[in-house]
Amino acid sequence: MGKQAHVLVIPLQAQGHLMPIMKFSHGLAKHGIKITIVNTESTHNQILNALAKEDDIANSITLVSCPNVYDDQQVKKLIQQMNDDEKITCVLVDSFLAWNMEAAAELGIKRATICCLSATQFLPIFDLHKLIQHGVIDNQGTPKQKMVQLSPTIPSMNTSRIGWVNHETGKVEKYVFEFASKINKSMALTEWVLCNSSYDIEAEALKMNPKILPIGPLLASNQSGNIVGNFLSEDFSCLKWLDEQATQSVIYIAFGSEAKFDQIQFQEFAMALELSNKPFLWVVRQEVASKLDEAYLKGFRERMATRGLVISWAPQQRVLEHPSIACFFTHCGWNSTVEALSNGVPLLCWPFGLDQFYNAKYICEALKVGLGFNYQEDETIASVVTGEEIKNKLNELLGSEKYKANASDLKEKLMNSIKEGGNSYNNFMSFVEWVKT
Ligand SMILES: O=c1ccn([C@@H]2O[C@H](COP(=O)(O)OP(=O)(O)O[C@H]3O[C@H](CO)[C@@H](O)[C@H](O)[C@H]3O)[C@@H](O)[C@H]2O)c(=O)[nH]1
Repeated sequence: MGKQAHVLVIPLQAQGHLMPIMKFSHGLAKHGIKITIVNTESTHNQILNALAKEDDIANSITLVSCPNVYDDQQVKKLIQQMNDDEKITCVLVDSFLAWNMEAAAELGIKRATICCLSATQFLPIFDLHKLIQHGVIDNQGTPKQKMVQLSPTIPSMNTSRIGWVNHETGKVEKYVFEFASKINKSMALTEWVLCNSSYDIEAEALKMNPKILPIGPLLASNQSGNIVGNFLSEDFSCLKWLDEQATQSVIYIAFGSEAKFDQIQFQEFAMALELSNKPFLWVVRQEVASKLDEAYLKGFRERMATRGLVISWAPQQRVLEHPSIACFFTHCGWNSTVEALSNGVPLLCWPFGLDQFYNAKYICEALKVGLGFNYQEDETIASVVTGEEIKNKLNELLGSEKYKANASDLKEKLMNSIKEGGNSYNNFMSFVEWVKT
């Protein structure tokens, strides 16, 4: 018998990366693969602090820390040291830290990457040379066309939204372009590019670069008893509250781990929920609440006490799979998007940056499972979306059967793709076999 496979996992230090990579790691661990996840010290401590008391870390997963995972010399030292101590058989890195594969390559260790964005959004980085060849950008990253249509069947992309372009000035952020070029170059070192997606969501993009293999939707195996990389403690009391609500009645509203909005927008969100006349569950992170208006929030909470719940961090996946959820008012971070799609929940889209504008467009135009505001044309959002506008969109979304029906169809396909014999399942199992040999 050969030695047990041992994967060293290196995630980007952000909530939207750590969570899917943790979920994936749990999946590998279930197949008898030993996992060591390395985080920067501060992240490591944050995850441990956020764990509920009864949680424990799955036996086959070890969390370790190093002073800074963005420092490639430190990571190199760690890989060398760990390899000497307990033999690493594979290094799995977040594609946004792809250059760490160099150290693994030097030591003859197998390499794989996992992408936490959609495949469509990762393509411009992965296929950088094609964008240059086709005159979409020059070799310094400057857009030469306003829109790019990656394929005739998917929505066009505004080039000012490509990661390295500052969408306000339209100028290239030189260091971000260098970062993208560095990732692009390092992709030659990987044998696998895994992605939290599915052929049912992104058939076209995945066809355009068959090296990207979908293994999604990634689901948290079991929130209590399995760490999924939360930075904040989840408020499980909301599940009991959801149990008391009517089926498909509740608006769930949450904007991920990074959204910042001003006090005016915040009050418009509150106004929308007040006007909607429907039960709601709203996540307002403590950091956001304290910067905005705690007194206003307190008053709002009291006024809405019989109809709505405001919490500071939800067990989101369990919320989205709860039968009382009617729709998800979201910023369209890729994880939130995939989690909603895997639960058949229609979306109201309020993107604020990064990949979210294109995700929103994709949700509305390609998948037809949601509605958005007036950002569709140039992929920028109008200054403030008012409570009245939001209420009207919520009514439109919930008043039409088609969004729910499309979302339910997609959910069924996604569940089939991760069942034995499904496409994502097969990709995952091929990866497991490769890791073990
Ligand atoms: O109350 C909450 C709110 C969120 N989440 C989880 O937090 C994650 C949030 O991820 P995501 O929806 O992707 O949002 P961000 O945290 O904003 O993620 C960043 O990273 C993503 C992946 O690169 C990008 O798609 C986003 O635009 C970027 O903002 C998801 O798994 C949620 O289930 C909770 O567990 N509880």
